[in-house]
Amino acid sequence: MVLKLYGSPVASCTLRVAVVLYEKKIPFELYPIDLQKGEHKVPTYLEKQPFGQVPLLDDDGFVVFESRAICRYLEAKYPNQGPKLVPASSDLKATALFEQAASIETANFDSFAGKVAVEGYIKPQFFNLPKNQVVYDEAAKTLSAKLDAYEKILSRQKYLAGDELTLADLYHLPFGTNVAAAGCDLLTSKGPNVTRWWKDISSRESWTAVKKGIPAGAIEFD
Ligand SMILES: N[C@@H](CCC(=O)N[C@@H](CS)C(=O)NCC(=O)O)C(=O)O
Repeated sequence: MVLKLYGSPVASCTLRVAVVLYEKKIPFELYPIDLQKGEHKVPTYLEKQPFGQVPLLDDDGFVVFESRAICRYLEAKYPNQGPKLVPASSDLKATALFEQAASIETANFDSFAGKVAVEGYIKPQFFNLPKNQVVYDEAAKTLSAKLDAYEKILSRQKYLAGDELTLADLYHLPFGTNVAAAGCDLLTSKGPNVTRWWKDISSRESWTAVKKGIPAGAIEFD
């Protein structure tokens, strides 16, 4: 049975999972959850996702939520399909550097890029709410300092965990794209290595397809 991805076609966390499905060409169907209508807070959904958030993956009755956990599940279930996005667990050092990169994204990028994206793009664009300039400026300032460290790391290696693309790089795509939509150009102005890395990952075929919109119905890949 084709994987069921419950989520919003415009929500960052849903798109984080979608890009991995496209990258690895794993057939799936998006079951849209309308956040503006509160479909993520109805009892039947809360039964599966007690926090009332998207996305959620249903694999023939097995349910897992949290976007990064879903991505790890997909890589573990389909290790030989498409690019390998997590190092082999037998490679202790590569695994440690992957875990480091994954933590860098959650600790040093996600919340700051998320605040910039929410204030500068998501609130005005989708909820008709004004941008809180103070929150936006503070988050952009912190993000800028964090990206100085990214610049150092990426001056020594191609991707965040080493010279191979991993899930840790792909995790940045939704908020990174929304940061630009929020009028913040840090990912292309901070330094040559951040710019090179960002252009590389954000121009991947998978992300280009996801940004165009996820079609209704089951999605099969050639
Ligand atoms: N850590 C979670 C965050 C999920 C999340 O915040 N989802 C948002 C959409 S991007 C949501 O459902 N927001 C509605 C809410 O929290 O009520 C993940 O990565 O899946």
